[in-house]
Amino acid sequence: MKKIEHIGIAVKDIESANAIYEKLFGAPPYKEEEVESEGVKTSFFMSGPNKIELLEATNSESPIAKFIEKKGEGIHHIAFDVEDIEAEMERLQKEGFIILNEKPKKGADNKLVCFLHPKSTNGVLIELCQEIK
Ligand SMILES: CC[C@@H](C(=O)O)C(=O)SCCNC(=O)CCNC(=O)[C@H](O)C(C)(C)COP(=O)(O)OP(=O)(O)OC[C@H]1O[C@@H](n2cnc3c(N)ncnc32)[C@H](O)[C@@H]1OP(=O)(O)O
Ligand SMILES: [Co+2]
Repeated sequence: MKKIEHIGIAVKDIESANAIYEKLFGAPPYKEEEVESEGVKTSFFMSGPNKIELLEATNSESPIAKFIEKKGEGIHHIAFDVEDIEAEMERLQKEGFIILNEKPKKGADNKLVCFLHPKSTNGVLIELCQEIK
């Protein structure tokens, strides 16, 4: 794993969260994207070299809707940049981590992604991201 790619924050209303984070960082989101397969609307901010992803649920079955219902708004996941996502998935599965998707899936911001169950990572949802070249 190379570095933290982004931190995902679950929000109830992305428009009002965008206004707050725009004030915080002094710049608007550089990208807004809906990912239907995950049931989310996202927006991305840069703070120096660091990326923040805001996520609002687009339906009640979305992982973000369920998370907010149980825990409220807040940090939802940490994503790590990887060179070869399939190799990392294989390595981590052998190490005993619970991989939530069998194959990498298309995420936001031009990435292939997969998730590790928080039960296998001390209560933190981990996302692996590989840039699509
Ligand atoms: C936009 C695309 C992409 C990107 O490009 O960046 C994204 O970031 S998409 C982000 C949204 N998608 C996902 O989160 C997909 C992966 N998540 C899942 O598959 C599920 O959310 C889950 C982690 C398997 C949980 O689902 P489920 O078991 O159906 O939900 P429960 O509500 O029953 O939770 C079980 C258990 O897990 C705890 N939990 C749930 N989410 C998180 C979390 N984000 N961080 C930490 N813990 C989490 C939940 O509290 C339950 O715990 P217990 O109550 O103790 O059993
Ligand atoms: Co993410």
